[in-house]
Amino acid sequence: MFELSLSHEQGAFRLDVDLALNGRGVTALFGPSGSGKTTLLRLMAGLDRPDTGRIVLDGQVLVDTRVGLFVPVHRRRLGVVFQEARLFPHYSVRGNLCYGMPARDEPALQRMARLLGIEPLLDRMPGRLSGGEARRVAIGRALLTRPRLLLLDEPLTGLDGDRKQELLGYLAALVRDIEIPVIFVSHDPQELLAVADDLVLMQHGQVRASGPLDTLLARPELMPFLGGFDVSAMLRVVCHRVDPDRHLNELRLADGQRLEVPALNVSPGAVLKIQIRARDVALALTPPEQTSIRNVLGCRVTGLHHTSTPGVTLVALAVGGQVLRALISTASCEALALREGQKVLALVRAVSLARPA
Ligand SMILES: Nc1ncnc2c1ncn2[C@@H]1O[C@H](COP(=O)(O)OP(=O)(O)OP(=O)(O)O)[C@@H](O)[C@H]1O
Repeated sequence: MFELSLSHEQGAFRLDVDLALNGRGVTALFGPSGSGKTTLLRLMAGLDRPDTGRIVLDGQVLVDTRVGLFVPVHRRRLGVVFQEARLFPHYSVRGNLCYGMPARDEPALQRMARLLGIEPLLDRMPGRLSGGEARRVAIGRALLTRPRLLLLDEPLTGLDGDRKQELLGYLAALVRDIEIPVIFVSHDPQELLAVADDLVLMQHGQVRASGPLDTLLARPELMPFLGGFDVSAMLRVVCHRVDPDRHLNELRLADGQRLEVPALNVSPGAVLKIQIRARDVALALTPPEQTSIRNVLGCRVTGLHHTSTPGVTLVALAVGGQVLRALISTASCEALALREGQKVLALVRAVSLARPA
């Protein structure tokens, strides 16, 4: 558990935060430029002292300004990686990775190098690494110090499309493999969906909302603050079958219902989380005939919610023990006489993102 209750002024900017993070998985600090994400990360890391407040990590008080307590950065046992990798230029990649390791542990080093795809680079000097490679080495170095928590500031910023995708893949694999909680700063929705479990939404130096990503994605009033997002649902599915000829994957929900999506580059048996945008889901009371939509899921209506857009209703649906959401016109809602508890068919047009669960 990571508890923060802070006030901090920086020129004309004021940060006021009251936050309790569960201290598990991956939490993204998300918000527009200048909303205070980096300021908050620096205060968490101990790189800056808050004007007033308290920070407690797993029961240990790191900061309490009332009693003048401030645990310095090197005694917090946190891994911190900033945009610029800050590797030691006169040490090889291996030397950088070893730095800060409690004891030389070659198997741990090899495992980390494999996870981050930097095995072939171990003997290189940092000056001969690309930006993405240097970033991966910096993340590996931070993790090998066995921190209690890993803090990353915009891990993907400054990388081009392919390098970004590549590092995103490594990050997703890494956070599944390590047990260390990660907090990272981002303003890239794609990055967020690919790795975050929880979200802290920052705005003007304050926390606008925080909680599990899936819960926040269901709140239409937050969408303007989540620039680039759509109200969505994240569904856990298993890849059942791959059809290489038709470039399709057949996915199964927990209740056995199937979804067919364009090939996702995963093998049968893989467990995935897929994002389904609410505007890609239509509803019907009877099975549609002669339609291009191949995904039809039996669901039950669990809620009907007004949205900030007049004439648009958000319908919450239960399917296979999970939540799916549909954005439809209020007029359609009335025409179908939708009510809570009713059985409906959800017609799913597209799956916008898939990631390992
Ligand atoms: N050293 C400083 N002195 C005065 N003001 C600062 C200082 N550092 C940052 N600020 C201001 O504090 C505010 C928050 O900055 P911060 O870097 O935390 O935002 P951010 O959400 O991380 O933005 P970005 O996404 O652009 O990195 C900004 O208005 C910024 O101009």
